[in-house]
Amino acid sequence: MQSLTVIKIGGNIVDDESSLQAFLDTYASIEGPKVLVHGGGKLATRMATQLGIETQMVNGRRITDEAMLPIAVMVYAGLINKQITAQLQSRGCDAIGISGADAKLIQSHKRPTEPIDYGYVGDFKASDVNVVRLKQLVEIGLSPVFSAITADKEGQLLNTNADTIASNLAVALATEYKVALIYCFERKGVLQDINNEDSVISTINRENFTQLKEQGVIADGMLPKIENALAAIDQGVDKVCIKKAEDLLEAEAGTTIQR
Ligand SMILES: Nc1ncnc2c1ncn2[C@@H]1O[C@H](COP(=O)(O)OP(=O)(O)O)[C@@H](O)[C@H]1O
Ligand SMILES: CC(=O)N[C@@H](CCC(=O)OP(=O)(O)O)C(=O)O
Repeated sequence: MQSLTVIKIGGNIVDDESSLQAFLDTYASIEGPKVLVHGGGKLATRMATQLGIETQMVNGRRITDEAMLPIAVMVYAGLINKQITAQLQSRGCDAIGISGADAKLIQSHKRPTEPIDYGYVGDFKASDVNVVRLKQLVEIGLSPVFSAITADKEGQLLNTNADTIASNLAVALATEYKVALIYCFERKGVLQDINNEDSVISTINRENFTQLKEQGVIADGMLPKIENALAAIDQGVDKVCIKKAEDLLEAEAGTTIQR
């Protein structure tokens, strides 16, 4: 089976020009088929504030009402997606910037409004990914760059957590490729002590995840990230890790997720 790499970069990398440029240099140098998924939550929050719109996050997900949806679409599927795509192209990487709506690559559904009404937020499963179409893009040498926007079957655009997109794409592609999923962020890995960059937890499985959660070691945005990472390793993805963007090419760096 051919290898394929799925990489997700989060808001802190996207938002820091020098980290982003360094990451894109490394990403462009990776051989073989690859898919990039990006967030950009920090910029969306800033844009919303500038427009006088308040941001509300619940369990790591953004409440996306009528006012917030256009901001999410403009920031994720517009500005950030096109900037990353253009900059990869300038590095000789044949990137194509897309959302889940394009070529119906991801068909999501709006979250139920109970117990929390998230508004225009989408969820989907790996089986909702159009793998045949995605594989066609990869096979003609394109490197898809996914933003955090999907659409439902009625054509409604939905804001969709980028960690979930990366996990579900990796699972869907695992039917066709040997997939490595890498979550890149600004820390050296999942840390035992959030104030000590050298306290990287080398492996996380369901058992120690439960303990680390109870102890409060893992919190905030790291909770859904690890849940998505565990879901990927359980469903056929070959290798899943969480690491610092700068350490992307270092095989031993960061936290490895195990079954
Ligand atoms: N034990 C931990 N180790 C590392 N980061 C943690 C931990 N617990 C909570 N976090 C937080 O999780 C954040 C990463 O999640 P998130 O903000 O969603 O990132 P991204 O935008 O990169 O996806 C880190 O910036 C950190 O503040
Ligand atoms: C529904 C939902 O929460 N969507 C996310 C999508 C962007 C994202 O995931 O960005 P990061 O990777 O930078 O966190 C949001 O709007 O924040």
